[in-house]
Amino acid sequence: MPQIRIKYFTDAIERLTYIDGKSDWIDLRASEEVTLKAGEFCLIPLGVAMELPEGYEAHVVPRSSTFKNYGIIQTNSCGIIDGTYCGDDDMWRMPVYAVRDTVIHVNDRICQFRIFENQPKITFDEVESLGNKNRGGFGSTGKQ
Ligand SMILES: O=c1ccn([C@H]2C[C@H](O)[C@@H](COP(=O)(O)OP(=O)(O)OP(=O)(O)O)O2)c(=O)[nH]1
Repeated sequence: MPQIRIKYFTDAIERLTYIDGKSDWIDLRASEEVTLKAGEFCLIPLGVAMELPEGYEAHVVPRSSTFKNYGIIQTNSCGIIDGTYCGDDDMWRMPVYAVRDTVIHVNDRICQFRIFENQPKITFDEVESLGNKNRGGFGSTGKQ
C-alpha cells in the first residue's frame, strides 16, 4: 500500500483521510480564511505539504459542489503536483477566481486529489504522414 509522508502547517484543519468504498479521491481543506470579492483571484492555502510515493504525481480538482457553495472556479482546471514538490515549504494551494463575493472558512473542504503514476518517458518521432484514416472530431459524430 503506498504511503504518503505529510506535513501539516496548522492544527486548525482536520487530518486527511482515505475513505474506502465511496470515492478514492481525498478531500482537501482551506487552512486559512479567505475573503474574495467578485472578480478576484487568490491562491487558497491547503495547509499540507507531502512527499508522494516514488514515481507518482497528484492531481487536484474542485469538489463538484465547490462552485455552488463558494462561487469559485479553479483557474488551472486541474492542479498538477509534481513529485519534486516535496520541500518543507511546498504547501499545496488551490488557485481560484471568484465570480461573486464569497468567504471560504478554515477547514472548509474545497477540493480533492488523487495520485497518478507518472507517464512513461516519451520520445517524438517526426513523420510527413501518419498514414492512418482520419477519425474527425469536435462534433463530427452528430448530435444524436
Ligand atoms: O494547483 C496547483 C498547481 C501547482 N501547485 C504546486 C505543485 C507543483 O508541483 C508546483 C509547480 O506547479 P507547475 O509546475 O504547474 O507550475 P510552475 O512550473 O511553477 O509554473 P508554470 O505555470 O510556469 O508552469 O506548484 C499547487 O500547489 N497547486
